[in-house]
Amino acid sequence: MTLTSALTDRLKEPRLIAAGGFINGKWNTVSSRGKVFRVANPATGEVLAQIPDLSTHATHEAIDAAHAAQPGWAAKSAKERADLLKKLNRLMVENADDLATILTLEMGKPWKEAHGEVLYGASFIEWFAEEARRVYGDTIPGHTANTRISVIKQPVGVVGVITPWNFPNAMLARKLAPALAAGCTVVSKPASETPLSALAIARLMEWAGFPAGVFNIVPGTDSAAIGQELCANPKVAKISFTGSTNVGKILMRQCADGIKRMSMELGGNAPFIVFDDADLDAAVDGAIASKFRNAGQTCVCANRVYVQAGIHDAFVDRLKDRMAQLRLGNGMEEGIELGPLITDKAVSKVEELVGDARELGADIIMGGAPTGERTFYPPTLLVGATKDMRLAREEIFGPVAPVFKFETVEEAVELANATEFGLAAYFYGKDISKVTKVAEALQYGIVGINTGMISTEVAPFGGVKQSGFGREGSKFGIEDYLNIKYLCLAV
Ligand SMILES: NC(=O)c1ccc[n+]([C@@H]2O[C@H](COP(=O)([O-])OP(=O)(O)OC[C@H]3O[C@@H](n4cnc5c(N)ncnc54)[C@H](O)[C@@H]3O)[C@@H](O)[C@H]2O)c1
Ligand SMILES: O=C[C@H](O)CS(=O)(=O)O
Repeated sequence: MTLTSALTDRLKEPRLIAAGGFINGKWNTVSSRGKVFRVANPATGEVLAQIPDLSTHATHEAIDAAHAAQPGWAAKSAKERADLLKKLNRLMVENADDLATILTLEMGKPWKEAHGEVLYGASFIEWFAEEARRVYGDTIPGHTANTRISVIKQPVGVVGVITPWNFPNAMLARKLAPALAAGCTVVSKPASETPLSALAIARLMEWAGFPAGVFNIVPGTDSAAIGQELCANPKVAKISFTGSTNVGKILMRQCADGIKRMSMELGGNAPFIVFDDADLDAAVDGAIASKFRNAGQTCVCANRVYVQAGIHDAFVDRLKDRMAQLRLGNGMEEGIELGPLITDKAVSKVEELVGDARELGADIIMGGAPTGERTFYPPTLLVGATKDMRLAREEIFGPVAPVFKFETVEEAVELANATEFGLAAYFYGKDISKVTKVAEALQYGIVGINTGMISTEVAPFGGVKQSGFGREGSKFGIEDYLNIKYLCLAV
């Protein structure tokens, strides 16, 4: 593995980025096939690193290491596991500036957002360090006079973790933390666009003193091969996946033969509804926060903006003014609020969706075409959007806000629910009766009410329908990494 000065010159602690994959406590710097892949800065094209392109063989080795380490890790007291997680949290916070720089350089998001993501990721480590010591069981009155019943919870075992490029630090931390807290061990496959954030976390875990084999990383471009090994290998007890719904379905099929436990954090198509009685400025603030975070490349971004007829024009005018102030550019520069999209393919997808909307009658108020510089796409506002347009059905994953006008509350709820996805939804309104009924009627795992920001470690994050199942964060998050066992004792 080689690192370039485009990366190391930007770091206070260059040792934070280690060489290659991380298997059984050792840095794996060569691929058995002698292949490497490049990690480049999407804003500039600069090559940041060359990583050994690991695949099935390395994955098999990592699974063996995790399987060998798991009994010893589970045998540690919850406090011992918690103390190591607290050390990791401290190291993440102490190195947050460098972790943010690594994240921005490999993914493109503005540095302040990246820094926020690092602290968000660290918050899961802290949260589950605390939860580790609260994995309680039950005692149940026996069904006969000589029966004593108790319930205990035990770690599922080795967990295969597959994560996306859009939050390369926090999405890994959100899985790693509950898995390790519960006594599981982990084999992680980060997105090949953004492996450096995961490798930096492995380095911090090495510095914290986690035992060899507890956490393993297999970076590689052959995701399907690595995923197939994780799904098929009987030593892997669970797959925890965050990514697109289509890949989630592939993994579910691959895990069926082994009846593996699964957590699926999949795609979204969030409605953002503004009722006539909404606080207009708050609604615009929420729309900006939800839509343009990570340049619209998050699973919980507002994907469809529904505005009631009475305030439609006023809302569009204010949203347009706010969008015009958003600064697009290299995320390492001060004051930038929108970075580049991750790849040319991502730009093409956004162009397709905007083009389809335009052909079906949408009016483009601002933006609507790539800048022509690398993968930058400007903030784009469409009005006159309709349910027949592809962007009403598909995840835009870009800084495009399509506005749909509606007349009644019932119509808004029906439009909002008319999707196979069910991750996050948002609405702004004041009437408490309407707020209660709409919140209960929306078919989503997460509902933001008078807010566009719902991401926190204290709450159960996850979706319904084709946005997946399982919950990450909160007191619920550790349950996904535990098996329940019931003991029936005849006395
Ligand atoms: N629900 C959530 O919490 C959440 C969070 C972030 C992103 N996402 C979703 O992720 C998607 C964007 O991320 P992405 O483009 O990286 O998604 P993706 O599904 O293309 O890739 C996600 C991960 O899966 C890997 N992968 C791809 N094909 C695979 C295969 N056949 N077998 C095993 N692994 C495979 C990728 O290398 C990557 O590491 C969007 O749909 C977004 O909504 C969801
Ligand atoms: O892309 C979706 C992630 O889950 C981001 S966040 O958890 O909402 O911050």
